[in-house]
Amino acid sequence: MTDLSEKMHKPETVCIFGTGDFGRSLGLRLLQSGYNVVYGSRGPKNSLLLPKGSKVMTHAEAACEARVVFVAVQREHYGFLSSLASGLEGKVLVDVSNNLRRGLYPESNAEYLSRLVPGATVVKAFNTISAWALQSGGLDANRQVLLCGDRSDAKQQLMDIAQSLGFTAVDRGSLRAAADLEDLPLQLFPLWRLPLNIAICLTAFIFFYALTRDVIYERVTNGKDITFRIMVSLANKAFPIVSLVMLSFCYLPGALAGFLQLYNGTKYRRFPDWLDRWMLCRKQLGLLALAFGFLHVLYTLVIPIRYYVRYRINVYTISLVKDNKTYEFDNMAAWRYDSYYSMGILGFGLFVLLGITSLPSVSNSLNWREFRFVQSKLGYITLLLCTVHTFLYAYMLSLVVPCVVLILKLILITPCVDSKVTRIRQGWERQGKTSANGRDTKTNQPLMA
Ligand SMILES: NC(=O)C1=CN([C@@H]2O[C@H](COP(=O)(O)OP(=O)(O)OC[C@H]3O[C@@H](n4cnc5c(N)ncnc54)[C@H](OP(=O)(O)O)[C@@H]3O)[C@@H](O)[C@H]2O)C=CC1
Ligand SMILES: [Cu+2]
Repeated sequence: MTDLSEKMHKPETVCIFGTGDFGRSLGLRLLQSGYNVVYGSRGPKNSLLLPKGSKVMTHAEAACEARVVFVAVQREHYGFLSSLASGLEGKVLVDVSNNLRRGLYPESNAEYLSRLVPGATVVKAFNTISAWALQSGGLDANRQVLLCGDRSDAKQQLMDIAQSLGFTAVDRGSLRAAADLEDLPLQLFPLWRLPLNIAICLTAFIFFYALTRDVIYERVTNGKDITFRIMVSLANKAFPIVSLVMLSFCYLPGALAGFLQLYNGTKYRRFPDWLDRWMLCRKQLGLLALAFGFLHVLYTLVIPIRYYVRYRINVYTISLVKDNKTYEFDNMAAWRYDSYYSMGILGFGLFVLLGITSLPSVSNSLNWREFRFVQSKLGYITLLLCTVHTFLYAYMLSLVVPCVVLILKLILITPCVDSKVTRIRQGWERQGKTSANGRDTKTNQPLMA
């Protein structure tokens, strides 16, 4: 009881070394959350920019005031801390620093700090939160504070502080994990890089293929200039093909992994690294495929209002009138066109559904079986519908792009492998190699999805 009332009446004091951007934002947030803040600075007289209510003193004086000391100073300037080592004995030192590049130093900043001040307990935290996010309240920014350290009581203290500042604290293990935490702010969409490269290369390849085949060939053989087709026609040729190939790439690694398991006769062996990496970016491949599919839909919708298309229709109609001819209705053509559009619409509809279920808020509300059903069964149906749509188009224009053949092959093998793997797994389960809930009986690890 006395402990509680003491806590309520006497706010905890937190010390911050460094009065730069980060130190000031953190201090302000701490003050707003009811903490006392003291700054340790090289120039304690200069307190104009500091948040109201905080105190500023020399490093040694400030360290005596609090049990938790945030080191909001760049790593290159950590040197002065070794002279304060005795004053920092038994304190919790919080390393918030980041580096400009990866691999700049042999050890992480937090481990270096721990070596400089061996008597203190170092916790790595808050480095993934920007000064701006601290000031803007964190509500619209990343609300997770990742932390790591060797002592759980020190980590608990930091978790309490993070929580009272309105963040969710996530424990990432011992101080050895500090290097990983320091790498996080330096990453630039790591899971998007491979899918984006694939998308760019494929688009470029298909675009130049179509350019040569349609525009350049026409120019060379008939001397006709149809370069205006680059803007809509060629783009609308490249986008659907890229979308479909990317969607196939999204399902192909699952099939390859299945093959590999069948080949090895066991699922205890690790997949090769490239397959692992490929499997990890399946969601990004699928989302990019959806984006290209969406572009294809937009480009298709503008076809009737294009100048070129209206011109062609007018010329044709006038020529019919001039020659006194009628335009016969072709029942077969009507069937073909309507089937082509309907397959496309259904495929795209399912594709959007797949995209929606990959949103974390939606996928969290599905159980594992429901998610798998949507992502694998509906995924295959989407792939099939879109491929039939492409084939109808190719058939109508007597144009069979090599990629389309590749896609069909992928579609055919993927469900076959999937069902075969499922049957073999059921066999393994019957023999007691795996448990009925889809986990290894030995390791209790989930099976590959
Ligand atoms: N800014 C941000 O958004 C984020 C920053 N960080 C980390 O926080 C730390 C501070 O960043 P930031 O505030 O932006 O940097 P600033 O350059 O704005 O501030 C650094 C502060 O360190 C102190 N300092 C500078 N040189 C020395 C020295 N030779 N000896 C002792 N103290 C020194 C100074 O305080 P004084 O004059 O009072 O001594 C200075 O204000 C960095 O390690 C950074 O990686 C982490 C996440 C986000
Ligand atoms: Cu289409």
